[in-house]
Amino acid sequence: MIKVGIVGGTGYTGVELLRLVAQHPEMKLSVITSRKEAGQKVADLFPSLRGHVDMAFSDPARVTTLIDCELVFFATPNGVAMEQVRELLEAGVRVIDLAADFRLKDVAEWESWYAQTHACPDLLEGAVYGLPEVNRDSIRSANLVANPGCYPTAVQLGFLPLVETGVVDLNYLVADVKSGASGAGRKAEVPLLLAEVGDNFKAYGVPGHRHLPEIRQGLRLGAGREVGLTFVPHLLPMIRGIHATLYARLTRRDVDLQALFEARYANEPFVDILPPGSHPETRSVRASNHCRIAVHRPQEGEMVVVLVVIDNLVKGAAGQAVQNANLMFDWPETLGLTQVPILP
Ligand SMILES: NC(=O)C1=CN([C@@H]2O[C@H](COP(=O)(O)OP(=O)(O)OC[C@H]3O[C@@H](n4cnc5c(N)ncnc54)[C@H](OP(=O)(O)O)[C@@H]3O)[C@@H](O)[C@H]2O)C=CC1
Ligand SMILES: CC(=O)N[C@@H](CCC(=O)OP(=O)(O)O)C(=O)O
Repeated sequence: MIKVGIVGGTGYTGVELLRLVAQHPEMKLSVITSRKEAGQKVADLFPSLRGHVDMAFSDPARVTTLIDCELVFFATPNGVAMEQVRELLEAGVRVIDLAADFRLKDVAEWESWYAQTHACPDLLEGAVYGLPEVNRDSIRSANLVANPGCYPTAVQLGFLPLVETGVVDLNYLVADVKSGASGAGRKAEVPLLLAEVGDNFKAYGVPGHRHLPEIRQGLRLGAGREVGLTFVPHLLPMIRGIHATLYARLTRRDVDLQALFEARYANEPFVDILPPGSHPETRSVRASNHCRIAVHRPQEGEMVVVLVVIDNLVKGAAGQAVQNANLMFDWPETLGLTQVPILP
Protein backbone atom coordinates (compact mmCIF):
# COMPACT_ATOMS: atom_id res chain seq x y z
CA MET A 1 0.00 0.00 0.00
CA ILE A 2 1.18 3.56 -0.65
CA LYS A 3 0.85 6.50 1.72
CA VAL A 4 -1.48 9.17 0.39
CA GLY A 5 -1.98 12.78 1.46
CA ILE A 6 -4.90 15.04 0.61
CA VAL A 7 -4.53 18.81 0.89
CA GLY A 8 -7.97 20.40 1.11
CA GLY A 9 -10.03 17.61 2.62
CA THR A 10 -13.19 19.51 3.52
CA GLY A 11 -14.22 20.63 0.04
CA TYR A 12 -16.56 18.64 -2.17
CA THR A 13 -13.78 17.10 -4.24
CA GLY A 14 -11.66 16.45 -1.13
CA VAL A 15 -14.48 14.59 0.60
CA GLU A 16 -15.17 12.66 -2.61
CA LEU A 17 -11.48 11.71 -2.69
CA LEU A 18 -11.76 10.54 0.91
CA ARG A 19 -14.69 8.30 -0.05
CA LEU A 20 -12.72 6.79 -2.94
CA VAL A 21 -9.37 6.49 -1.14
CA ALA A 22 -11.13 4.77 1.79
CA GLN A 23 -12.32 2.08 -0.64
CA HIS A 24 -9.05 1.77 -2.56
CA PRO A 25 -7.11 -1.43 -1.77
CA GLU A 26 -3.67 0.05 -2.52
CA MET A 27 -3.98 3.48 -0.86
CA LYS A 28 -3.56 4.26 2.81
CA LEU A 29 -4.60 7.75 3.87
CA SER A 30 -1.75 9.28 5.80
CA VAL A 31 -2.47 13.04 5.93
CA ILE A 32 -5.61 15.07 5.39
CA THR A 33 -5.55 18.85 5.76
CA SER A 34 -7.93 21.67 6.50
CA ARG A 35 -7.08 25.09 7.91
CA LYS A 36 -10.54 25.69 9.40
CA GLU A 37 -11.10 22.18 10.77
CA ALA A 38 -7.57 21.34 11.96
CA GLY A 39 -7.78 18.98 14.94
CA GLN A 40 -11.36 17.88 14.13
CA LYS A 41 -11.99 14.21 13.43
CA VAL A 42 -12.94 13.64 9.80
CA ALA A 43 -15.83 11.34 10.71
CA ASP A 44 -17.26 13.88 13.18
CA LEU A 45 -17.58 16.40 10.38
CA PHE A 46 -18.60 13.88 7.69
CA PRO A 47 -20.60 11.06 9.33
CA SER A 48 -20.77 9.13 6.03
CA LEU A 49 -17.08 8.38 6.64
CA ARG A 50 -17.59 6.95 10.15
CA GLY A 51 -15.95 3.54 10.25
CA HIS A 52 -14.01 4.29 7.07
CA VAL A 53 -11.68 7.18 7.96
CA ASP A 54 -10.26 7.26 11.48
CA MET A 55 -8.15 10.40 11.31
CA ALA A 56 -8.24 14.10 12.16
CA PHE A 57 -7.62 17.07 9.89
CA SER A 58 -4.16 18.66 10.11
CA ASP A 59 -3.30 22.31 9.59
CA PRO A 60 -1.55 22.49 6.19
CA ALA A 61 0.81 25.20 7.49
CA ARG A 62 2.10 22.92 10.25
CA VAL A 63 1.99 19.51 8.68
CA THR A 64 5.41 18.04 7.93
CA THR A 65 4.42 14.55 6.87
CA LEU A 66 3.29 15.28 3.32
CA ILE A 67 6.83 14.59 2.13
CA ASP A 68 6.60 11.08 3.62
CA CYS A 69 3.73 10.28 1.26
CA GLU A 70 4.19 8.57 -2.08
CA LEU A 71 1.28 10.56 -3.56
CA VAL A 72 -0.34 13.87 -2.63
CA PHE A 73 -3.64 15.10 -4.06
CA PHE A 74 -4.35 18.83 -3.97
CA ALA A 75 -8.12 19.42 -3.78
CA THR A 76 -7.57 23.12 -3.14
CA PRO A 77 -8.55 26.35 -4.91
CA ASN A 78 -6.55 27.45 -7.94
CA GLY A 79 -3.16 28.86 -6.97
CA VAL A 80 -2.50 26.74 -3.86
CA ALA A 81 -0.72 23.69 -5.27
CA MET A 82 1.75 25.72 -7.32
CA GLU A 83 3.21 27.14 -4.08
CA GLN A 84 4.00 23.69 -2.64
CA VAL A 85 4.56 21.29 -5.47
CA ARG A 86 8.25 21.94 -6.07
CA GLU A 87 9.25 20.87 -2.56
CA LEU A 88 7.16 17.71 -2.80
CA LEU A 89 8.52 16.76 -6.22
CA GLU A 90 12.09 17.32 -5.00
CA ALA A 91 11.38 14.95 -2.11
CA GLY A 92 10.22 12.31 -4.59
CA VAL A 93 6.50 12.70 -3.89
CA ARG A 94 4.18 12.37 -6.90
CA VAL A 95 1.42 14.95 -7.12
CA ILE A 96 -2.03 15.17 -8.67
CA ASP A 97 -3.53 18.67 -8.65
CA LEU A 98 -7.32 18.77 -8.99
CA ALA A 99 -7.17 22.52 -9.55
CA ALA A 100 -6.04 24.32 -12.67
CA ASP A 101 -2.46 25.34 -11.76
CA PHE A 102 -0.78 23.02 -14.26
CA ARG A 103 -3.49 22.51 -16.88
CA LEU A 104 -2.48 25.17 -19.42
CA LYS A 105 0.88 24.94 -21.16
CA ASP A 106 0.99 28.65 -22.02
CA VAL A 107 1.88 30.53 -18.84
CA ALA A 108 0.76 33.93 -20.23
CA GLU A 109 -2.63 32.44 -21.06
CA TRP A 110 -2.85 30.91 -17.56
CA GLU A 111 -1.95 34.19 -15.88
CA SER A 112 -4.50 36.15 -17.87
CA TRP A 113 -7.40 33.73 -17.16
CA TYR A 114 -6.52 33.10 -13.52
CA ALA A 115 -5.43 36.69 -12.74
CA GLN A 116 -2.35 35.54 -10.79
CA THR A 117 1.36 35.24 -11.41
CA HIS A 118 2.30 31.60 -11.80
CA ALA A 119 4.63 30.48 -9.01
CA CYS A 120 6.50 27.81 -11.00
CA PRO A 121 6.13 28.20 -14.76
CA ASP A 122 9.17 25.97 -15.26
CA LEU A 123 7.14 22.98 -14.02
CA LEU A 124 4.38 23.42 -16.62
CA GLU A 125 6.18 21.62 -19.41
CA GLY A 126 6.74 18.47 -17.38
CA ALA A 127 3.22 18.37 -15.98
CA VAL A 128 0.95 15.88 -17.74
CA TYR A 129 -2.67 16.75 -18.47
CA GLY A 130 -4.55 13.94 -16.76
CA LEU A 131 -7.16 12.91 -19.30
CA PRO A 132 -6.41 9.17 -19.55
CA GLU A 133 -8.39 8.78 -22.78
CA VAL A 134 -5.77 11.03 -24.42
CA ASN A 135 -2.58 10.85 -22.36
CA ARG A 136 -2.59 7.40 -20.79
CA ASP A 137 1.04 6.56 -21.52
CA SER A 138 2.44 9.89 -20.34
CA ILE A 139 0.37 9.73 -17.14
CA ARG A 140 1.98 6.38 -16.22
CA SER A 141 5.40 7.97 -15.87
CA ALA A 142 4.32 11.44 -14.67
CA ASN A 143 5.38 12.90 -11.35
CA LEU A 144 2.99 15.85 -11.66
CA VAL A 145 -0.49 15.39 -13.11
CA ALA A 146 -2.87 18.26 -13.85
CA ASN A 147 -6.31 16.76 -13.33
CA PRO A 148 -8.72 18.24 -15.91
CA GLY A 149 -11.60 20.54 -15.05
CA CYS A 150 -15.11 19.13 -14.88
CA TYR A 151 -16.52 20.94 -17.93
CA PRO A 152 -13.34 20.28 -19.96
CA THR A 153 -13.59 16.53 -19.24
CA ALA A 154 -17.14 16.31 -20.58
CA VAL A 155 -16.60 18.59 -23.58
CA GLN A 156 -13.32 17.04 -24.71
CA LEU A 157 -14.57 13.46 -24.42
CA GLY A 158 -17.62 14.40 -26.51
CA PHE A 159 -15.81 16.32 -29.23
CA LEU A 160 -12.56 14.34 -29.55
CA PRO A 161 -13.79 11.58 -31.90
CA LEU A 162 -15.05 14.30 -34.28
CA VAL A 163 -12.08 16.66 -34.18
CA GLU A 164 -9.44 13.92 -34.30
CA THR A 165 -10.89 12.57 -37.54
CA GLY A 166 -11.64 15.98 -39.06
CA VAL A 167 -15.25 15.15 -39.95
CA VAL A 168 -16.64 18.45 -38.62
CA ASP A 169 -16.08 22.13 -39.32
CA LEU A 170 -13.45 22.98 -36.69
CA ASN A 171 -14.20 26.71 -36.82
CA TYR A 172 -17.67 26.52 -35.30
CA LEU A 173 -17.93 24.10 -32.41
CA VAL A 174 -20.60 24.82 -29.80
CA ALA A 175 -20.64 23.42 -26.24
CA ASP A 176 -23.81 24.08 -24.25
CA VAL A 177 -23.06 22.62 -20.82
CA LYS A 178 -24.96 22.41 -17.53
CA SER A 179 -23.57 21.70 -14.07
CA GLY A 180 -24.95 20.88 -10.65
CA ALA A 181 -24.16 23.31 -7.82
CA SER A 182 -21.45 21.14 -6.23
CA GLY A 183 -19.30 22.23 -9.20
CA ALA A 184 -18.90 25.60 -7.52
CA GLY A 185 -17.32 24.11 -4.38
CA ARG A 186 -18.40 24.01 -0.73
CA LYS A 187 -18.60 27.63 0.20
CA ALA A 188 -21.08 30.05 1.71
CA GLU A 189 -22.00 32.40 -1.13
CA VAL A 190 -25.36 33.95 -1.87
CA PRO A 191 -25.64 32.64 -5.47
CA LEU A 192 -25.25 29.10 -4.09
CA LEU A 193 -28.06 29.31 -1.52
CA LEU A 194 -30.92 26.84 -2.01
CA ALA A 195 -33.35 29.71 -2.61
CA GLU A 196 -31.10 31.03 -5.39
CA VAL A 197 -30.10 27.79 -7.13
CA GLY A 198 -33.27 25.80 -6.44
CA ASP A 199 -36.22 26.10 -8.85
CA ASN A 200 -34.07 28.33 -11.03
CA PHE A 201 -31.84 27.98 -14.09
CA LYS A 202 -29.34 30.29 -15.73
CA ALA A 203 -26.31 30.57 -17.97
CA TYR A 204 -23.16 32.29 -16.74
CA GLY A 205 -19.67 33.11 -17.98
CA VAL A 206 -20.85 33.68 -21.56
CA PRO A 207 -18.26 36.40 -22.36
CA GLY A 208 -15.52 33.99 -21.31
CA HIS A 209 -15.09 31.20 -18.76
CA ARG A 210 -11.64 29.98 -17.60
CA HIS A 211 -12.39 26.50 -18.91
CA LEU A 212 -12.53 27.84 -22.47
CA PRO A 213 -8.72 27.94 -22.97
CA GLU A 214 -8.38 24.51 -21.37
CA ILE A 215 -10.95 22.94 -23.70
CA ARG A 216 -9.50 24.74 -26.72
CA GLN A 217 -6.00 23.50 -25.83
CA GLY A 218 -7.20 19.88 -25.69
CA LEU A 219 -9.22 20.08 -28.91
CA ARG A 220 -6.36 21.86 -30.71
CA LEU A 221 -4.02 19.00 -29.79
CA GLY A 222 -6.63 16.46 -30.94
CA ALA A 223 -7.33 18.26 -34.21
CA GLY A 224 -3.76 19.28 -34.96
CA ARG A 225 -4.91 22.86 -35.58
CA GLU A 226 -6.71 25.73 -33.84
CA VAL A 227 -10.44 25.29 -33.26
CA GLY A 228 -13.23 27.85 -32.91
CA LEU A 229 -15.35 27.09 -29.84
CA THR A 230 -18.33 28.74 -28.19
CA PHE A 231 -18.68 27.43 -24.63
CA VAL A 232 -21.65 28.38 -22.47
CA PRO A 233 -21.88 26.94 -18.93
CA HIS A 234 -25.16 26.86 -16.98
CA LEU A 235 -26.02 26.27 -13.34
CA LEU A 236 -28.67 23.60 -12.81
CA PRO A 237 -30.88 23.25 -9.71
CA MET A 238 -29.32 19.91 -8.76
CA ILE A 239 -26.30 18.85 -6.71
CA ARG A 240 -24.12 16.54 -8.81
CA GLY A 241 -23.74 16.05 -12.51
CA ILE A 242 -22.76 17.67 -15.78
CA HIS A 243 -24.74 17.41 -19.00
CA ALA A 244 -23.06 18.66 -22.18
CA THR A 245 -24.92 19.16 -25.45
CA LEU A 246 -22.32 19.61 -28.18
CA TYR A 247 -23.02 20.82 -31.71
CA ALA A 248 -20.87 20.72 -34.84
CA ARG A 249 -21.42 20.89 -38.60
CA LEU A 250 -20.39 17.80 -40.52
CA THR A 251 -17.98 18.26 -43.40
CA ARG A 252 -18.47 14.67 -44.50
CA ARG A 253 -21.89 13.10 -44.96
CA ASP A 254 -20.73 9.52 -45.43
CA VAL A 255 -19.42 9.03 -41.89
CA ASP A 256 -20.97 6.43 -39.57
CA LEU A 257 -20.94 8.50 -36.37
CA GLN A 258 -22.02 5.66 -34.10
CA ALA A 259 -19.20 3.44 -35.37
CA LEU A 260 -16.72 6.33 -35.10
CA PHE A 261 -17.51 6.90 -31.42
CA GLU A 262 -17.61 3.18 -30.60
CA ALA A 263 -14.21 2.66 -32.23
CA ARG A 264 -12.62 5.68 -30.49
CA TYR A 265 -13.65 4.48 -27.04
CA ALA A 266 -13.62 0.71 -27.65
CA ASN A 267 -11.01 0.03 -24.96
CA GLU A 268 -11.92 2.75 -22.52
CA PRO A 269 -13.16 1.37 -19.20
CA PHE A 270 -14.98 4.56 -18.22
CA VAL A 271 -16.46 5.81 -21.50
CA ASP A 272 -19.72 4.22 -22.53
CA ILE A 273 -21.15 4.90 -25.99
CA LEU A 274 -24.89 4.42 -25.72
CA PRO A 275 -27.01 2.77 -28.44
CA PRO A 276 -28.29 5.02 -31.28
CA GLY A 277 -31.18 7.28 -30.26
CA SER A 278 -30.22 7.42 -26.56
CA HIS A 279 -30.57 10.41 -24.25
CA PRO A 280 -28.14 9.99 -21.32
CA GLU A 281 -29.23 11.21 -17.90
CA THR A 282 -26.95 12.67 -15.23
CA ARG A 283 -28.29 10.18 -12.70
CA SER A 284 -26.99 7.31 -14.84
CA VAL A 285 -23.46 8.27 -13.73
CA ARG A 286 -24.09 9.70 -10.26
CA ALA A 287 -21.27 8.81 -7.83
CA SER A 288 -19.49 6.75 -10.51
CA ASN A 289 -16.47 7.41 -12.70
CA HIS A 290 -18.38 6.77 -15.92
CA CYS A 291 -18.91 9.11 -18.82
CA ARG A 292 -21.88 8.18 -20.99
CA ILE A 293 -22.16 9.54 -24.52
CA ALA A 294 -24.85 9.46 -27.21
CA VAL A 295 -24.28 10.73 -30.75
CA HIS A 296 -27.13 11.99 -32.91
CA ARG A 297 -27.58 13.38 -36.41
CA PRO A 298 -31.07 14.94 -36.29
CA GLN A 299 -33.12 14.34 -39.46
CA GLU A 300 -29.96 13.06 -41.14
CA GLY A 301 -29.00 16.72 -41.61
CA GLU A 302 -25.61 18.41 -41.59
CA MET A 303 -25.39 18.87 -37.80
CA VAL A 304 -24.05 16.33 -35.33
CA VAL A 305 -25.29 16.57 -31.73
CA VAL A 306 -23.33 14.80 -29.00
CA LEU A 307 -24.79 14.32 -25.52
CA VAL A 308 -22.36 13.68 -22.66
CA VAL A 309 -22.97 13.07 -18.95
CA ILE A 310 -20.48 12.77 -16.10
CA ASP A 311 -20.55 13.24 -12.34
CA ASN A 312 -18.55 16.46 -11.87
CA LEU A 313 -17.14 15.23 -8.56
CA VAL A 314 -16.08 11.79 -9.88
CA LYS A 315 -15.05 11.60 -13.57
CA GLY A 316 -14.95 15.41 -13.43
CA ALA A 317 -12.58 15.49 -10.41
CA ALA A 318 -11.85 12.90 -7.67
CA GLY A 319 -12.59 9.73 -9.67
CA GLN A 320 -10.45 10.89 -12.57
CA ALA A 321 -7.69 11.71 -10.05
CA VAL A 322 -7.85 8.14 -8.72
CA GLN A 323 -7.89 6.80 -12.29
CA ASN A 324 -4.71 8.80 -12.91
CA ALA A 325 -3.15 7.48 -9.69
CA ASN A 326 -3.93 3.93 -10.80
CA LEU A 327 -2.00 4.58 -14.01
CA MET A 328 0.91 6.27 -12.19
CA PHE A 329 1.35 3.37 -9.79
CA ASP A 330 0.80 0.67 -12.39
CA TRP A 331 -2.38 -0.71 -10.83
CA PRO A 332 -5.42 -1.80 -12.85
CA GLU A 333 -6.99 1.41 -14.16
CA THR A 334 -10.38 0.63 -12.63
CA LEU A 335 -9.04 -0.25 -9.15
CA GLY A 336 -11.29 1.26 -6.46
CA LEU A 337 -13.51 2.82 -9.12
CA THR A 338 -16.06 0.15 -9.85
CA GLN A 339 -18.93 1.76 -7.94
CA VAL A 340 -22.33 1.37 -9.60
CA PRO A 341 -24.14 4.72 -10.08
CA ILE A 342 -26.83 5.62 -7.56
CA LEU A 343 -30.51 5.74 -8.62
CA PRO A 344 -32.75 7.69 -8.25
N1 LIG B 1 -16.31 20.94 -7.46
C1 LIG B 1 -16.07 20.39 -8.63
O1 LIG B 1 -16.97 19.81 -9.27
C2 LIG B 1 -14.71 20.44 -9.23
C3 LIG B 1 -13.67 21.13 -8.63
N2 LIG B 1 -12.42 21.15 -9.22
C4 LIG B 1 -11.34 21.89 -8.63
O2 LIG B 1 -10.85 21.18 -7.50
C5 LIG B 1 -10.41 22.09 -6.49
C6 LIG B 1 -11.20 21.84 -5.21
O3 LIG B 1 -12.57 22.06 -5.52
P1 LIG B 1 -13.73 21.95 -4.43
O4 LIG B 1 -13.55 20.71 -3.64
O5 LIG B 1 -14.98 22.15 -5.17
O6 LIG B 1 -13.38 23.24 -3.55
P2 LIG B 1 -13.92 23.66 -2.15
O7 LIG B 1 -13.96 25.14 -2.15
O8 LIG B 1 -15.18 22.90 -1.87
O9 LIG B 1 -12.77 23.14 -1.14
C7 LIG B 1 -11.50 23.68 -1.10
C8 LIG B 1 -10.65 22.95 -0.05
O10 LIG B 1 -9.35 23.51 -0.03
C9 LIG B 1 -9.00 23.95 1.30
N3 LIG B 1 -8.25 25.20 1.14
C10 LIG B 1 -8.71 26.40 0.73
N4 LIG B 1 -7.71 27.29 0.63
C11 LIG B 1 -6.58 26.64 1.02
C12 LIG B 1 -5.22 27.03 1.13
N5 LIG B 1 -4.82 28.27 0.85
N6 LIG B 1 -4.32 26.11 1.54
C13 LIG B 1 -4.71 24.86 1.83
N7 LIG B 1 -5.99 24.42 1.75
C14 LIG B 1 -6.91 25.31 1.33
C15 LIG B 1 -10.34 24.12 2.01
O11 LIG B 1 -10.25 23.87 3.40
P3 LIG B 1 -9.72 24.94 4.46
O12 LIG B 1 -10.20 26.29 3.96
O13 LIG B 1 -10.30 24.54 5.76
O14 LIG B 1 -8.23 24.80 4.42
C16 LIG B 1 -11.18 23.01 1.36
O15 LIG B 1 -10.94 21.79 1.99
C17 LIG B 1 -10.64 23.50 -7.04
O16 LIG B 1 -9.48 23.99 -7.61
C18 LIG B 1 -11.71 23.29 -8.09
O17 LIG B 1 -11.66 24.26 -9.06
C19 LIG B 1 -12.17 20.44 -10.35
C20 LIG B 1 -13.15 19.75 -10.97
C21 LIG B 1 -14.51 19.69 -10.47
C1 LIG C 1 -21.06 25.16 -11.35
C2 LIG C 1 -19.76 25.91 -11.21
O1 LIG C 1 -19.72 26.99 -10.64
N1 LIG C 1 -18.67 25.33 -11.72
C3 LIG C 1 -17.37 25.93 -11.64
C4 LIG C 1 -16.35 25.09 -12.36
C5 LIG C 1 -15.77 24.11 -11.51
C6 LIG C 1 -14.31 23.87 -11.49
O2 LIG C 1 -14.00 23.02 -10.79
O3 LIG C 1 -13.38 24.55 -12.17
P1 LIG C 1 -11.76 24.51 -11.95
O4 LIG C 1 -11.37 23.14 -11.56
O5 LIG C 1 -11.16 24.86 -13.24
O6 LIG C 1 -11.48 25.54 -10.94
C7 LIG C 1 -17.28 27.29 -12.29
O7 LIG C 1 -17.91 27.51 -13.30
O8 LIG C 1 -16.47 28.08 -11.82
